[in-house]
Order: sequence, then structure tokens, then C-alpha cells
Amino acid sequence: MTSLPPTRDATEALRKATTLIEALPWLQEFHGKTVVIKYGGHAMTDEALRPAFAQDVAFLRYAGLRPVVVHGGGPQINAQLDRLGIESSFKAGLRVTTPETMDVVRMVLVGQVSREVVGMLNQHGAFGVGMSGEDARLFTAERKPAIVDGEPVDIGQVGEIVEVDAGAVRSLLDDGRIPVISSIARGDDGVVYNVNADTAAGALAVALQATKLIVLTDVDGLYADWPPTGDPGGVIARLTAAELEKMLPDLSAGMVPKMEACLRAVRGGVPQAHVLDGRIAHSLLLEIFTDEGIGTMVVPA
Ligand SMILES: Nc1ncnc2c1ncn2[C@@H]1O[C@H](COP(=O)(O)OP(=O)(O)O)[C@@H](O)[C@H]1O
Ligand SMILES: CC(=O)N[C@@H](CCC(=O)OP(=O)(O)O)C(=O)O
Repeated sequence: MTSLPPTRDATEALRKATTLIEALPWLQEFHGKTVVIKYGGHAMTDEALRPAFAQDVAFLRYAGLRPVVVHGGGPQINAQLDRLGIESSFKAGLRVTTPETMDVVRMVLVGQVSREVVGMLNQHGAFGVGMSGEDARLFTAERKPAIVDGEPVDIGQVGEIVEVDAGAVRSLLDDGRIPVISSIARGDDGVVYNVNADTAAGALAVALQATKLIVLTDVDGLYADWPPTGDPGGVIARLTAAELEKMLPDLSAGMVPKMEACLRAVRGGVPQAHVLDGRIAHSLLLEIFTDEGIGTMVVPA
């Protein structure tokens, strides 16, 4: 014979069921939809949070969405350059990339970070497949100077994506896989380029006509004032493409490629682009499946 659970357990069970039911309309809305997730190098530095990220992405896949991960790796590249005694600097948020630096960037992103993300995802099923932007001509890039004080400055093998052939990514998605993309691209000039991962995620979201672009980083969203003033309402919850375009010239380094990627995405037909705090466990699920949403959301108008 089993007895009824005590009232406290019943309340807890109801709370859990309510959370699941809250997800129902979102499960219906997003079933079969593509979501591009930029997993930032800073967001992945916390060991304890990495399994939660992998669980969230696997959850999306099991819930019937089509997640695509574009990973970063700035801090991991810095660590390897330090080990090798190679100096590195950034201009307008982009790494100055000599041929020697490029070798390290490619090795770390494709050979190390991608492998780790794929390995984490595959603990939950045979889903993760790594792809460099060079594979199947996913990304074609052209040399891109940094704009410093309104002037173009050469920063070496840094590329801007000029063409996306997402056919191989679509095939993987159709096969039920989770593509894990490294932001390296080849140019028609035969040169291999270092592409900022936010930029790559934005371009891919447009090519796939994703339902959402989600950028996971190490801050709780876009602050109206940076550094933050301590105002609890400092994070902008929602802004339009036009509002974001006005803010862009005043943004500081780390946020520039992220917000440019969000702008490119929504202007290119992606209905929503988000910047979320990857330091909060399960922030992806909270954003997609709860009524409140979190972080900063950019919408076309
Ligand atoms: N207006 C702003 N709002 C939020 N963060 C900002 C802002 N301006 C600059 N930042 C900085 O941008 C950083 C995120 O960019 P970055 O370090 O390149 O992260 P990632 O490795 O995730 O790409 C934040 O940690 C913060 O220091
Ligand atoms: C051109 C450029 O800056 N490329 C980046 C690529 C990695 C990246 O974007 O990583 P995060 O998302 O972790 O910053 C770099 O070399 O660091």
C-alpha cells in the first residue's frame, strides 16, 4: 500500500508541473525551428556551468528544435599564445592576426574548443558534429580592417564574411545532428581568415533564417551605461534595430561585434536576437521556455 504524499510534497509537485506547463506554448511555437547559439569563450570558462550548457542544448534538440552552436574561444586562444610566448593585441574588439597567430587561432578553435563542445554535447546522444567555417565552403571571407577613430587600420588575417553556404549545416540538422561551428573562413584569395565568432553566428543565423540568435556571454545583457552605474534597471531588456543602430558608435569593445551581429541578424530576417548571461545555469532554457525571458532582446521594429 502507498500513502498520499504530504501536502508540502504536493505543493512542490504542483510547482514543478506549473513550470513544465508554462513551457507548453513555447514548445509549440519553436518546434522544428532553428536557433543559432553563440557560446562565448568567456561563458565557457566556468567548468561547473559547462554541463548545464550541454544539457540545455540537448534539451532543445529533444524538444524538437534545431539548435546550431557557434563557439568562441578568445580566452583559450590567449592562453595558448601566452604558452607559446606570442604577443597578441586587439583593435576595436578584433584580434590583430599575423600568420603565426592565425595558426594558433585555427588550432585552438578547431582542434581544441570545438572538440570540447562536441564531446560535452555527445554525452547526451550522438548529436554534436564539429565543422570549421572552411568545411564545405560554409563561410567565405574577405580581409577586414578594424575601424579605429573612424579610420581603417590593417589588423592582418581578420575576415568579414561575404558569403555563407549553409547547405552542409542544413543537412546535419535534417539528420538530427547539432552542428558545432568554428569561426574560421577561407577567402577566394586562398587566405585563411580569423572571424569573430559573434559575427559568424549573426551571418549564419541570417543564412539559415533562424527563429532566434542567442549570444551567451559573461554579462547579464547590454547595459545602457558602461561601466554600469549600479542602477538595477541598467540592463536594456528590449530594443529595436533602429535604437540599437543609434547606440552602436558609443559601445565599447567587447559588445561591438555582439550587437553588430544582433543587428545584422534582425535586419536579415531573424525575428529576435538575444544577449544572455552564460554565467547563469540554464539561461538558455529560461530565455526560450519561460514567459519572462532574460537578458537583452533585439527586435526588427
Ligand atoms: N554596454 C555594455 N554592456 C555590457 N557589457 C559591456 C558593455 N560594453 C562593454 N562590455 C563588455 O563586453 C564584455 C563581453 O564581451 P567579450 O569579453 O568579448 O565576451 P565573449 O567572450 O562572450 O565574446 C562584457 O564582459 C563587458 O565587460
Ligand atoms: C577576429 C577575432 O577577434 N577573432 C576571435 C575569434 C574567437 C572569438 O570570437 O571568441 P570569443 O567569442 O570568445 O570572443 C579571436 O581571435 O579571439
